[in-house]
Amino acid sequence: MDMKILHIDSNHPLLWDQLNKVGFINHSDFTSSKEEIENKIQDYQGIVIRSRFKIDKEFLDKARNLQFIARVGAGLESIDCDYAISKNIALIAAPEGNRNAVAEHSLGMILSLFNNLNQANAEIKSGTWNRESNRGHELEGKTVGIIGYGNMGKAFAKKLQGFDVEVLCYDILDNVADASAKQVSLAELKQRADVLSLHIPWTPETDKMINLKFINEFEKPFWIINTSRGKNIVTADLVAALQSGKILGAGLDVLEYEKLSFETLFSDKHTPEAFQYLLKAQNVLLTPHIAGWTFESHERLAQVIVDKIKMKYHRS
Ligand SMILES: O=C(O)[C@H](O)COP(=O)(O)O
Repeated sequence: MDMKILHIDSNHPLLWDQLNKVGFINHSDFTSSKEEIENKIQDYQGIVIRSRFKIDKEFLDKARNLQFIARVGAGLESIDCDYAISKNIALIAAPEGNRNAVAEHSLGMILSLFNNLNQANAEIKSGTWNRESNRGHELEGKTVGIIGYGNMGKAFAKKLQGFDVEVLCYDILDNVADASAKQVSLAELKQRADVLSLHIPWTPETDKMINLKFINEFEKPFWIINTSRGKNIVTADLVAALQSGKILGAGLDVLEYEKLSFETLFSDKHTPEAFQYLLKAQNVLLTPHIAGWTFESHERLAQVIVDKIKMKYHRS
C-alpha cells in the first residue's frame, strides 16, 4: 500500500527527498490551522512534526489511519504519547540528531559563565576595560553533576572529558552510566556538585523540579545550566537563589515563559518580575532555545528521522 506522510513543519530538504526516493508520498502543509489539519489527517499514515501544535487526544481520534508520528527533535511533550501508544501509533524522535549541538552549547555556557565572556565582551564594547571584576574560574578540579543521563546528558559528559573534572550523573533509570560519568544518588550529586546541568525532558515528574527546597539541598553554592525545558525550574526560586548566592551563575537556553508571546514577555506591563531580574543579572546567560539549533543538527535531525522511518518500513 502507498503510504502518505504529512509534513506540518519545515525541515531540512533531505528528509522529504529521501522519503520520496524510497516511495513514500509526501505532502506538506505548514500554514493550515490545527483544525484544518485535523480534518484531513485521516488520509495519512504518517505525520512529521517539529512543535507547531499539540498532538492531543482530539487530534489523535481523528487520525484514524495514522501509524507513526515523527518528531524532528528530542522532546515529546507536544504529543499525548500515552494516548498515541494506546492507539498503536509509533513515536519516532531524533535526539541523536541534536545531542551534540546541545552538549557543545552546554559546555559553551559553562565556559562563558566561568570566564565572564559575556560580561567582559559587553563591557569592552561599551568602552570599559575591566580586569578585576572579570576574574574567572577554572573548570579543572570541579565536579559537574548531570541530571538526566540519556542522549543529551551522555553527549555532554563526553565533551567534558579532557577538562579534568569529575562527572556525576543522576537518572531515574538504574545502570545508565558509561565511561564518561559515575552514576550517583540525587543526594550525593547535591552534596558534591559545583555545576549542575539539566538534561531531562519536561514531564509531570520533572515539572518545577528545581525549586528553592531542591536548590538549598545542595551542599555548596553552584552554577546551573539548563538546556532542557524551562518549566523544569521555578524561575522565581532560581532568582532567589541567585540573590542569596546559593547559585553562582546560570546559563539558560530555555525559559519557563517560552509559550508567552515575545511581545507579552518584553512588554513593561507583563514581564514577569523574575524574568526582569534574569535580563539584568551579570551572572546569567540567556539564549533563545538554540542549544540544539545548529546547521549541522538541522541536517542530522532530518537524517535520523529518515533512517528510522526507512528501518521501520524496511525501505532502502
Ligand atoms: O526537543 C528538541 O529537540 C529541542 O528542544 C528543539 O525543539 P524544537 O523542535 O521545538 O525547536
